[in-house]
Amino acid sequence: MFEGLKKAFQKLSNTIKDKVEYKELKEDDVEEVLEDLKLDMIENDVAFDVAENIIENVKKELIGYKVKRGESVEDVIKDSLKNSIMKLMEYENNDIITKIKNKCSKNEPFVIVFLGINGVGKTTTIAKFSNVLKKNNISVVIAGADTFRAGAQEQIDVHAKRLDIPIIKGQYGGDPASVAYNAILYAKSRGICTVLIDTAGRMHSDVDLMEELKKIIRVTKPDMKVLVVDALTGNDAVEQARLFNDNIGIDAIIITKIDADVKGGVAISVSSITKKPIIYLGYGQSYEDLKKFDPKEYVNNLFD
Ligand SMILES: Nc1nc2c(ncn2[C@@H]2O[C@H](COP(=O)(O)OP(=O)(O)OP(=O)(O)O)[C@@H](O)[C@H]2O)c(=O)[nH]1
Repeated sequence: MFEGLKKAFQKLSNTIKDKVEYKELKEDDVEEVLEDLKLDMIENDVAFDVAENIIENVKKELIGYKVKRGESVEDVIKDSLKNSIMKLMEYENNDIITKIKNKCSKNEPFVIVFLGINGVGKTTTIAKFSNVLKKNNISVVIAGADTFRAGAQEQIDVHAKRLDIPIIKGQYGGDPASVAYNAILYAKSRGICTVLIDTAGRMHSDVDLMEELKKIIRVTKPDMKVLVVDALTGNDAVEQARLFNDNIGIDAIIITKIDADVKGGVAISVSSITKKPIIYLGYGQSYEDLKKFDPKEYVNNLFD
């Protein structure tokens, strides 16, 4: 995972280590290598503005820094980079499980709408998250509100059956907002704690589908709107995050297919551009393959 960015950071440390030993870091020491690093980052799915921001912060920190005797230049540079990247990923991220439990204790269901374009892994992610809830003894109902794509209802139904979770389905071509609303009524009448709403994948450019999504949100008044993006789509994922956030407004992000991501920059970009927290990473196709996002762990992994 993330070999692209790992190599870029490794290369930088080695180059600077060769250039500088025990002295004050000058612009000449770092300018060229940091510019190279910026290009490497952009190649590895860090959005241009974001890469520029990171490099500017690192430059400010490093130029004029007096490397102490016994201090490793490599560590100074790595720490500066780590801190700069981490700052872009740390947004308020109160534990979602706690939030659900709090609302449930007031006898109200916590409603989450999952958004994203076709094939990013939304349905699989809902199944994985249902599994997390089950393990925490939190009850859940799924709303199959993708009444648009042929096969979508059957696909989510298979997951619900396997996980033994109730599901409210709709007719193809039917109103997805009404499916979602029925699922909320179902949850309220049975004291179910969570409603997870699967929506049809849509492009930002698809005005009808975007309007449909806005209607689902008006009708269901969700506690959270979670955007699901696929790490393998690189800059497209970043663009989707920007557009869904501008058009609909999102509260959190889940990134899927991290297991196959050889670059590593998508998480840095989507979080920095939307200023919304990443809450989970999907790293495989089984129900267990959903991991809570920890910015510190993510960044440390890039420097392993
Ligand atoms: N390797 C890997 N594959 C994943 C992951 N998450 C989902 N997938 C696969 O990605 C494919 C698409 O997933 P779906 O859940 O059907 O995607 P979707 O976004 O619901 O698609 P639509 O229903 O078309 O909107 C499936 O083959 C999943 O098994 C992941 O974290 N890692």
